[in-house]
Amino acid sequence: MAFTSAMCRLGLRPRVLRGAVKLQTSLTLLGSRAAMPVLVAPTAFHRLAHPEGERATARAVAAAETIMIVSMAATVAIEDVAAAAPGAELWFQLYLEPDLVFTEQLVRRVAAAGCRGLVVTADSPALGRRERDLRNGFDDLPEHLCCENLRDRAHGDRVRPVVLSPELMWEHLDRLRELTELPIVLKGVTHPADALLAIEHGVAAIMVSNHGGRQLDTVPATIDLLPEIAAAVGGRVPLLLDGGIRRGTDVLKALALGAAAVAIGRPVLWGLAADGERGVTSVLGLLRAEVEHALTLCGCASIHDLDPEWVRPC
Ligand SMILES: Cc1cc2nc3c(=O)[nH]c(=O)nc-3n(C[C@H](O)[C@H](O)[C@H](O)COP(=O)(O)O)c2cc1C
Ligand SMILES: CC(C)CC(=O)C(=O)O
Repeated sequence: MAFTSAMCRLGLRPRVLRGAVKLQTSLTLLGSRAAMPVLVAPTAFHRLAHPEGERATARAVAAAETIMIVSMAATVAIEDVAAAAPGAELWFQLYLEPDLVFTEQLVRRVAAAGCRGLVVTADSPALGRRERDLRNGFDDLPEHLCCENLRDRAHGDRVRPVVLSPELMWEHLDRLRELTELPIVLKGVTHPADALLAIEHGVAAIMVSNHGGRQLDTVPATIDLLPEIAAAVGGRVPLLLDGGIRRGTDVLKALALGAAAVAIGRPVLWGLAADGERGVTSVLGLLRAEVEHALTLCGCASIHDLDPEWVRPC
């Protein structure tokens, strides 16, 4: 896959004799603390992977002391996710609807449930053409599951469809900002000009993401796009990155090239499908151990000290 091979084309260049003993891996993002710079990216339909679904993921995230970005298309309601994992740092991912009426209702609901950030996914003016889904006949959820956050309380709890609209513009983001005090992360940025517009429109952070390659075919790997975006943003807002993070060394490369933290999508689903909460705990624990080990071998005591000097093409 392009994004994982892009990671392999980069190497880490260690420094020596630096007494890097006491490791610092924690950070605070938009007021939420994470014990490691690895967040859980929003992925839909966790109950397809395990009956406990997003509840299990959230418990593992709480134990790992990181941040879970709950998908708007979750199969457990946000209130139930929060109740299942007290103490979990939850952010909520949104697809904006052009008239923002349902969006406003949902934003109030997720704020009341305790979510501390909104992640607006901007890379989906339409659904990508997912040929595997077509081949496998995956076009709907089984009858016992639905997108629980899409129940429309104003209309008898009818479950709305996910609306992906090409009508959306920067003005919609401005209107969302007027609706809520919650910090907004813009997800799906791949162009430095859009990163600059996002800052002008008041986002609190930017997520460099190509949706794990599920939207437009041939979008370059995010790790290759990051340096140019980091240069344009110049530290004005934190950058997050997702796509192809599979190892602790991948995390270090992204941080060295300008990300404050990364997020993982598929690895969480693999852990969840294999063994529910324990599986996600294993995935997060492995990555944490690998980040610490890679920092030690790099002679770098703190994630905050990483810079492009640590990375070389190989
Ligand atoms: C099965 C699946 C479902 C996803 N669902 C969503 C979603 O509901 N909202 C969203 O913004 N991104 C969604 N994504 C994209 C992820 O947030 C993330 O950008 C991507 O998975 C990162 O790449 P990785 O899987 O290589 O870590 C989904 C990805 C996958 C694989
Ligand atoms: C319901 C989908 C639009 C969720 C999504 O973003 C995805 O499957 O990538």
